[in-house]
Formats: sequence, structure tokens, C-alpha cells
Amino acid sequence: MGTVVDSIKDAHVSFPGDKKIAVVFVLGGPGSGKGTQCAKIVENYGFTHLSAGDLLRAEIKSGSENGTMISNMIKEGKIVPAEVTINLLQKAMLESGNDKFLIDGFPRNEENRAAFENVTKIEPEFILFFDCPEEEMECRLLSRNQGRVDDNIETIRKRFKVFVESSLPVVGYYDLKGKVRKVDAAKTVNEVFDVVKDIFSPFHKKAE
Ligand SMILES: Nc1ncnc2c1ncn2[C@@H]1O[C@H](COP(=O)(O)OP(=O)(O)OP(=O)(O)O)[C@@H](O)[C@H]1O
Ligand SMILES: Nc1ccn([C@@H]2O[C@H](COP(=O)(O)O)[C@@H](O)[C@H]2O)c(=O)n1
Ligand SMILES: [Mg+2]
Repeated sequence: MGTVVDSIKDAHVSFPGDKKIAVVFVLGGPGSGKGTQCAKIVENYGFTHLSAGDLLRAEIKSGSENGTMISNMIKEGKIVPAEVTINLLQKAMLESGNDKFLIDGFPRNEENRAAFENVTKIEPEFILFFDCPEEEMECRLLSRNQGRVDDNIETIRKRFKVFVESSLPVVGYYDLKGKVRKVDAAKTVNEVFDVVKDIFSPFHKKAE
């Protein structure tokens, strides 16, 4: 019987024609605007947006055997084991049929990063990093109103701590490789996107 990791590897080798896959990791603190900007990149540059958090929330809703574990982790702002998240990402990549992906909110810690690299052998093109002060992120999350169980002040503080202790070191890892494109996210949505557009200029713009 194959392990979960085996099945991810199998999924990897079956990417059609072994075509070159372009992956951009989109990182930034909770509420920095990752999802908002990804939606605009998709509209303009033909990427498929995969939010690790959205995939985990969908997995809870699907009634999967991992649902309770994932739900408890999200309520506590903790990071779900990499093999669960990578399995979901890999499935979504295959199902999309696309070859350009924005992977939002991943890798969230060193375990996420190393496991994705080992399992998929995919090296990201670059890391789009939204830099935003905590006060601004807190304000945005408390007024998001999307009914997320983790958008309450207690969990938000835990998420900020996890971001600083576990996610920022991943940004540092890629920074040493010259792969981080840092964007000041404490501006209006359109001002932020103006900077993002420059970063994505090497990718073809979608036809109008
Ligand atoms: N530049 C901006 N200025 C003001 N509000 C913004 C900006 N960008 C996003 N928002 C709002 O802030 C909230 C959080 O944005 P978004 O969901 O895109 O963040 P996120 O980084 O994906 O957060 P999370 O990590 O919690 O998923 C949303 O209500 C969104 O409309
Ligand atoms: N790689 C990841 C990404 C997310 N999570 C969990 O989901 C929560 C919400 O993530 P958002 O990106 O939508 O804010 C996050 O706080 C984690 O609990 C994860 O475990 N691993
Ligand atoms: Mg998001």
C-alpha cells in the first residue's frame, strides 16, 4: 500500500507532458492582502490561484477524515502537517490543467518548504511577499466579515506569533537565494497592485 507521500510523487510525475510548471509562492502576514492581490493577478496574468487556507477549509467541509484535526489547528492558528496540505495542493494543481500557479499562504514553515521541495521537486520562480504592519493587518482581519473562525482577536494574535516565528524564517531562506519580491502592502489595493504588476511584467498579460 502506497503512503500519502508516494501518491503525491505519483501525481507529480503525471503532470501532462512533464511541462514546465511555474510556481509563485505568495507570502505575508495574516490580513496582508494575499488573497485580494492574487485575485487581481489571476484576472490579468492567467495564473491559477491556490490558497492553502482555502483548500484546508474546503477539506473540512468535505467531511474528510482529516477534517476535525484541520479544524482544530485552524482555530488555534497552528500549521497543519505538510503532507496534508501538499496533497491538497498537488491535487488542485493537477485538476486545474494550468501550468502557472500562485500558491498563497504556503510554505508557512520550514516543514512545509522542505516537504514541498522534496516531494514535487518544483523550485518557485520567486516569492511575492506582502509586508504590512501588524496594526494594519489586525484592523483588516477584524473587519473582514467572512465568518472565518480564526478572525477573532485571540486567534489573530496566535497567527501573528506563528507568522513571526515560523513563516518569516521561510521568507529569509528565499531572500538569501535572491528570490523574494517584497511589496509594501500598507497602501490601497490599487496602489499595491501597481507594484505587483511590475513584478509580473515578465509573464504575458492575458488578452483583453
Ligand atoms: N490594500 C488593502 N487596503 C485595505 N484593505 C485591504 C487591502 N487588501 C486587502 N484588504 C482587505 O483586508 C482583508 C484581508 O485581505 P485578504 O483576505 O486578501 O488577506 P490575506 O492576506 O489573504 O489574509 P489571510 O492570511 O487571513 O487569508 C479583506 O477584508 C480585504 O478586503
Ligand atoms: N500552509 C498552510 C496554510 C494555512 N494553514 C492553516 O490555515 C489557516 C488559515 O490560513 P490563511 O492563509 O487562509 O490565513 C492558518 O492559520 C493555518 O491554521 C496551514 O496550516 N498551513
Ligand atoms: Mg487569504
